[in-house]
Amino acid sequence: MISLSVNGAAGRMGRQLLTAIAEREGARVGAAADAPGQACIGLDTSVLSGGDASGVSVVDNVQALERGGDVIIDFTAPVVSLALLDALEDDSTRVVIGTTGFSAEQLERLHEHASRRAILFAPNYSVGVTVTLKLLEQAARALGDDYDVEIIEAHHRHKVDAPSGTAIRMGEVVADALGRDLASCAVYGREGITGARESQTIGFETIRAGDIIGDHTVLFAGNGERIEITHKATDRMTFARGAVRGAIWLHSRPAGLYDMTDVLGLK
Ligand SMILES: NC(=O)C1=CN([C@@H]2O[C@H](COP(=O)(O)OP(=O)(O)OC[C@H]3O[C@@H](n4cnc5c(N)ncnc54)[C@H](OP(=O)(O)O)[C@@H]3O)[C@@H](O)[C@H]2O)C=CC1
Ligand SMILES: O=C(O)C1=N[C@H](C(=O)O)C[C@H](O)C1
Repeated sequence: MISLSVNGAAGRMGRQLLTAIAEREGARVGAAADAPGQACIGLDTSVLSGGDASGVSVVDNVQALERGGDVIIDFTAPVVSLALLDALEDDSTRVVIGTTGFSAEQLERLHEHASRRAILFAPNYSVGVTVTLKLLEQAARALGDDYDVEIIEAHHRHKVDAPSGTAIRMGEVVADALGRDLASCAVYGREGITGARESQTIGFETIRAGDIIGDHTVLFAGNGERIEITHKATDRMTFARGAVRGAIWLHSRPAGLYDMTDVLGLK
C-alpha cells in the first residue's frame, strides 16, 4: 500500500486528489495539508472530499505532511511548492508537482531540487494532453515554417496565471520541433496597430471565464488550409487521476526530474 500525501488539500485540485487517491487500489491518503488558518485544519479529510471519515486530519505544516506519505502531491502556487521542497528533510520523499506559473528563476530552483530527489513535474496530468503534446511535435515537424502557429487557451475565472502552464508547454514542444527558442519567438496577446504578423512567431491568446475547466487549441495556419489540434478537459478528476498514476510510478524512481511523458512511456 502506497501512502500519498496532498499539499493544498482544500483547493479545487486538492479535493479531487483526495478522492482520486481513495478510489485507487493500492493507495491511501497518508496526510493532507493546507495553509495555516484554513477552517479545515485539524478536521478529517472527508470534510474536503466527502465520503466516509478517513481518520486522517488536515495539517498545516510540511513536517507532518512528510511523515504521512511516501509521495507528496502538490497543486498549490509556485512559492508554496518551492517552500515545500525547501522544507523536506528526507531525500527519499518523492514529490509530484502540478502547480503552474513558475518564473524562470523559480524553475531553476525546482531543477536544483531534482538533483537530490525524484520530482514529477507536469503542467497537465491528463493522459489526453500528454498524448496531444506528441501529436503537436509530429505536426510541427511535418508542417515546418510555412504554417503560422497560434495557441489559444481558456480557463475558469479563478485561475491566477497566464498563459496556462499547458499552453506554455505546447509552445515549447512546437518551438523545439521547429528549431526555435520560445522565449524569443513568443507573442502574448495583441492590441492596437500591431503591424502584420511576423513569421516564425508563436502567438498566445488567453480566455478567462466562468467555470471552464481547461481548453487548449493549437492552430497551424497555412495558405489555403489550417489544422486545429484541440484538447478539452471536462472534469478535474482527469488531472487528479493522472497525478495519482504519476505518484505511484514515481514511488520507485531515483532522483531526477520527470514529466508525464515518462510516466506514459512516450519519451
Ligand atoms: N498540472 C495539472 O494537471 C493541473 C495544474 N493545476 C495547477 O494547480 C495549482 C492549484 O490549482 P487549484 O487547485 O485550482 O487552486 P486553488 O487555489 O483552488 O488551490 C490551492 C490550495 O493551496 C492552498 N495553499 C496556499 N498556501 C498554502 C500553504 N502554505 N500550504 C499548503 N497549502 C496552501 C490554498 O489555500 P488558500 O486558498 O488559503 O490560499 C488552496 O487551498 C495551480 O497552479 C493550477 O494552475 C490545476 C489543475 C491541473
Ligand atoms: O488552473 C487550472 O485550472 C489548470 N491549470 C493547468 C495549466 O495551467 O495548464 C492545467 C489545466 O488546464 C487546469
